[in-house]
Amino acid sequence: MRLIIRDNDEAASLYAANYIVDRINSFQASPTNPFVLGLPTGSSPIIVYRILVEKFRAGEVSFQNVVTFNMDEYIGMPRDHPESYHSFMHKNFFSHVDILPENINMLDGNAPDLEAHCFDYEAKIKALGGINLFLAGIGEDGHIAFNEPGSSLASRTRVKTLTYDTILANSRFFNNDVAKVPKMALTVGVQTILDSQEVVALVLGARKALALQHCMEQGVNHMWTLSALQMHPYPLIVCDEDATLELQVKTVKYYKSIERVARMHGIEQCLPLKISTSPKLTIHEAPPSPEQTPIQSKIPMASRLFGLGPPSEYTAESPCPSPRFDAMSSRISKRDRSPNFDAMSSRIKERDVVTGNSSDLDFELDRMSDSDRRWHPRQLPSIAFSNDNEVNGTTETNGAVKGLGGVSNVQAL
Ligand SMILES: N[C@@H]1[C@@H](O)[C@H](O)[C@@H](COP(=O)(O)O)O[C@@H]1O
Repeated sequence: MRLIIRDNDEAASLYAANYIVDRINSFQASPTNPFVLGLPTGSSPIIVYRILVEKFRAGEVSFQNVVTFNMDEYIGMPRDHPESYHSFMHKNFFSHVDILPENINMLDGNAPDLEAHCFDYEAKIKALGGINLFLAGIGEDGHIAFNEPGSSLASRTRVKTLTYDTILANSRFFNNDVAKVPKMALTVGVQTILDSQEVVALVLGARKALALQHCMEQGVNHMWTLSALQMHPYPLIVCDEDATLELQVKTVKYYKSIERVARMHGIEQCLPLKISTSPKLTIHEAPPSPEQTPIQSKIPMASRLFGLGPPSEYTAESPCPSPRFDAMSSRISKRDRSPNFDAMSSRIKERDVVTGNSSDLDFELDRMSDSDRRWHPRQLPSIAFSNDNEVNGTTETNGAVKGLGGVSNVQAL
């Protein structure tokens, strides 16, 4: 999970807008290979839309080869109602840019057969090769699109009854009259969002702080559907300071520090090239059988889209790598370090981290006495050189921790 924190909503929205423009431009979309963009409504994305319109007017981006799919729409509300999501999108975005009307896809809450309509929506996304980037909005209770607490994390586009919390929250758009707020909506599912190549969620304001905390610091939970982003290979949350109010200080510091380091290395926003620039990948698969409709598909679309299988098969480099050596060695307290530890640390830094040359480290390790060897950073692969996933893997498989004998602070990992 990447978390970008900015001082206020304007700065966070600017980041998200630049990110989207960057993606569209690097994709080099064409009429036959459009960039497919998922879009939200609500108050949060308004500044992003304003900036996108400004950038379009400044000639920095075109939406001519962009196809959009909106997340949700109320059921039973006239399309031209000022609070319909159709009206919202046209007022804030579509009518100000060069998007082709036939490239705009919005759920129709007045469709004669809502279920069939939802089915067709999914099919259309699929026919286009999937969504390249889904800009998502969330509710105060952590819902993403209208996937209310308790929604299936494998859900797809469907009819959804709104919770009282959401109705209450949205009553601000209806003169604070709860009775006027529609009670049902159409929404893309959690799985529809997870199937996108990239998800960027905008989380603004103190009233979203608890939702952000559940998403970032707690487990995947259908009661906070935003947390399903933990299962996506490339989730990005862009928030303002106010939204971080419930996060631990160390979480905020950690995410700020990795952004700083990534920038230092010139790899800000770095995604595997294949994801950030590639034309759409063809989905090779047999037509769905009657038991396996696109909506009930057993294989997550993300895997089929990328043709890559589990996320571990992506480029090993993290989008925001942390300085692994420093980060991990700092976990060994000074008291427990060998007298040689600091000297070896700086040598390793020079040779291994900077030059990437590791052969002489192995040679050095061979020559060391048993007592010194256990302090050699090469002998601590799970501590000094690994990211957190590798820590779990290597400690169990190569016996590195066993080799540390009685080192008392290993459990700090
Ligand atoms: N269904 C919409 C969501 O798609 C949106 O993300 C959310 C947040 O709205 P706001 O940004 O106004 O808080 O509102 C509604 O619930």
